[in-house]
Amino acid sequence: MGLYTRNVFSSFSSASSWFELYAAFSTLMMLLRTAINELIPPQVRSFIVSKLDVLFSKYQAKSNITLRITQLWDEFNGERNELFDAAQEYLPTKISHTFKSLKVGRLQNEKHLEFAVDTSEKVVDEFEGTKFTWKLDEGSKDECNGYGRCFFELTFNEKQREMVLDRYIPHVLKTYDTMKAQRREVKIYSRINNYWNASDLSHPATFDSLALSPELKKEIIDDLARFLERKELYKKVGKPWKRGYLLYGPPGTGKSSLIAAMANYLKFDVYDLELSAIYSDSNLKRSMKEASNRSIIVIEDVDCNKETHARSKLNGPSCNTDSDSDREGPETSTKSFTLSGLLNYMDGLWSSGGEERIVIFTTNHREKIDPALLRPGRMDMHIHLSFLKGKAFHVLASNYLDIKGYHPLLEQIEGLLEKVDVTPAVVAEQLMRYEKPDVCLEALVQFLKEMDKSNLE
Ligand SMILES: Nc1ncnc2c1ncn2[C@@H]1O[C@H](COP(=O)(O)OP(=O)(O)OP(=O)(O)O)[C@@H](O)[C@H]1O
Repeated sequence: MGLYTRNVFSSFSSASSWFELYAAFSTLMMLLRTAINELIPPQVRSFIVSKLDVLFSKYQAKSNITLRITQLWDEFNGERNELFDAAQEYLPTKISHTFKSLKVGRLQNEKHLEFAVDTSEKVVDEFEGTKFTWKLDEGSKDECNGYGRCFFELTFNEKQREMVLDRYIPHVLKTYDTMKAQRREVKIYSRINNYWNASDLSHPATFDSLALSPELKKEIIDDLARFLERKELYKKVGKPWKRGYLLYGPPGTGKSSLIAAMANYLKFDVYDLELSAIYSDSNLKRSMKEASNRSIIVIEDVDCNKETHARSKLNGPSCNTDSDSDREGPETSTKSFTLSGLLNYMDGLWSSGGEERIVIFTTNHREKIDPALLRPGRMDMHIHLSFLKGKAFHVLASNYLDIKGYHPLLEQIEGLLEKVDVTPAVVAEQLMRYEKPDVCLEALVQFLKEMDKSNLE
């Protein structure tokens, strides 16, 4: 009993001395905290904390994995990494939760505010109850396609390895695809200083607003719809899922308008590839590869380039732009792409990836294009856009004058259009001359009659 009592007392006395020690420590800590708060300015305090953070994160990082997601998958070929683009669009949607700083602005020709990750601040995303840390960082100039920050680091605990690969990254990509599909504005990309620059495709053309013969319109829409529906068929028969269109016809017959209508219909972005700005095969390959999936690559006035111009017509391209004429001649001929390069990259483009690919060539002179470019398999459908005839005029009357259905002058105008060759662009201009529809149509009748008369003279 005596021993028991002694033990209890001794353990009590040791507990009490522990308690005293704890109380003294707590008091000391409180005094220290007060002293620190009063003596050290907050900026210095947060600096010390951040340094300690870095120090300890080194030990923590042992169980962490960091994935590097670069903007270009292959910087030499310029192949784009879609996961980077996905992160770029996905992360700003976390604005309310984790961002303290975000780049925001409105670009020229765009209607909406744009948000982008631009600082090296960390962003924490939560998925299925797990936290993932993203950081945008700087790479080398080549790696960064000329811009400052060009890769994301995605950090997570190694226990989440499978989840990241099987579910989290697919979730980011899927969210990006949905955002793209929901995005109402179709983008047009132009090549400036060797990089693609995006702006909204503000061209309002749709298939409804196009003045084309109803049969041709239906044929084009059916072809596009069939193409979109046939992914599995293309796969089954081992054909790359692609389509090439050649639009040819005189200036002002609606080639550019048709491209805009196709892009607006498909919700595909447009990449306007100007051949005169391409200085080598590798530059061409890079430009084509950097175009994203589900897009339309457009090469306008394809006959205006000496490489794509038919070899048999040795009088040279019909449309001598400054840049073309600059590049003519043996000295500068090396500073260009080659026709075989263009054919190869087009074929390569077709076979890369499983996504929809559309390439459109336009020309005012189909006969001047190298036939190798036009064979089926490269240009699947040749669409002739021509002068305004018959019922197609009704579309312009509806677009410009709001005349739907019957008007006493329509029949006379249709008759005159059969006799003269006038482009939709010229007629559209006539229809904008007067406010009142009747006055406008009357003036158009006179205009067409004069054209007809001068044709006869
Ligand atoms: N088929 C059409 N339907 C409706 N509008 C048209 C059509 N063709 C031309 N237009 C009108 O004329 C303008 C010029 O047409 P567009 O630029 O599409 O012709 P284009 O054939 O591409 O000419 P170019 O060969 O000179 O580039 C358009 O903005 C549009 O207003």
